[in-house]
Amino acid sequence: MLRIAVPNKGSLSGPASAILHEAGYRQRKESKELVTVDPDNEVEFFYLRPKDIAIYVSSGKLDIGVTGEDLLIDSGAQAEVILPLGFARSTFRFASRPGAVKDIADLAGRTIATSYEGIVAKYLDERGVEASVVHLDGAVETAIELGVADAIADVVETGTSLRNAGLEVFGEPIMRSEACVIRAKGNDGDDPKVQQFLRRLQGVLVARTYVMMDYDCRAEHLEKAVALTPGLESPTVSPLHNEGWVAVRAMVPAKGAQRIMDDLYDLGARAILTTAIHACRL
Ligand SMILES: Nc1ncnc2c1ncn2[C@@H]1O[C@H](COP(=O)(O)OP(=O)(O)OP(=O)(O)O)[C@@H](O)[C@H]1O
Ligand SMILES: O=P(O)(O)OC[C@H]1O[C@H](OP(=O)(O)OP(=O)(O)O)[C@H](O)[C@@H]1O
Ligand SMILES: [Mg+2]
Repeated sequence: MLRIAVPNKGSLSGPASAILHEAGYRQRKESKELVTVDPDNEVEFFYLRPKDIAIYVSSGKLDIGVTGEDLLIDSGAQAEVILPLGFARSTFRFASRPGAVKDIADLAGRTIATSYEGIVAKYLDERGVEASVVHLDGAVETAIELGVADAIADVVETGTSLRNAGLEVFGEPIMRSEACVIRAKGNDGDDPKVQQFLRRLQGVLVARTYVMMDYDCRAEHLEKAVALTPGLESPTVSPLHNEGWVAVRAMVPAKGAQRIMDDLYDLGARAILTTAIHACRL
């Protein structure tokens, strides 16, 4: 049975369970459940604190886990990313009162509050900056106002939390992060059960980012139309009953689909349809 770690709380928890559910796996029914068995798929899910997942996975007790890249790096655990999942995208940045700290070198002798002291200590060490790092479990933005720290290092997505606290980022982003599937380092990567799990998740990611597009166009416009909708391998082209017309079918990125439909229409294509893809194996 494949043993998989899933975040039990916080920003990662909902989207992680949602993608697993979409991939056909049974997920827990209520948030207090710590373990769920999916006998049909021979998988056991362990709902763990997001910060602990890399530790469990690196120990080899669990085969794989869903976590954030920043949490993986922060833990220092011997585990690696095997599939980025495209949600919980964030940057990790230093911030302070406007102008109070101008760059990283300015942090020497100061105090930095963070929930990710593993990332911060490594970053400062690599740059030879000696500063004190104070661990806080969350809401670190408030640490400056309350005089606990001169600067903070925290997850930034929209920047709203920083703005609300009257803080500004300084220096380059320390790292970028998104949710990912991880496994212990040194694994050969050939486990067929893990490969099947990854294919299922990849199928969901593709289904989320692509739509199926169908349209009819005159045969003489086909090459231009196909350039707009090249598909993954190559589009399917079938003859229509009306001579000189063809039907075309191709997957296109969902994001640009409306623009492609406009361009196809301008080329003379008609009956242009897009439909959602629910699941796929590439
Ligand atoms: N606002 C956000 N936008 C995008 N990703 C975020 C956001 N906040 C946290 N994350 C990501 O979620 C992961 C942190 O999850 P975790 O559950 O530990 O924190 P949390 O969502 O802040 O919950 P908690 O309330 O327990 O602190 C990290 O990978 C982080 O980059
Ligand atoms: O840039 P933003 O869009 O504002 O998002 C970033 C904020 O979201 C997270 O906080 P969360 O709400 O999880 O609270 P926490 O600080 O207690 O973890 C993170 O720690 C930041 O504070
Ligand atoms: Mg948080």
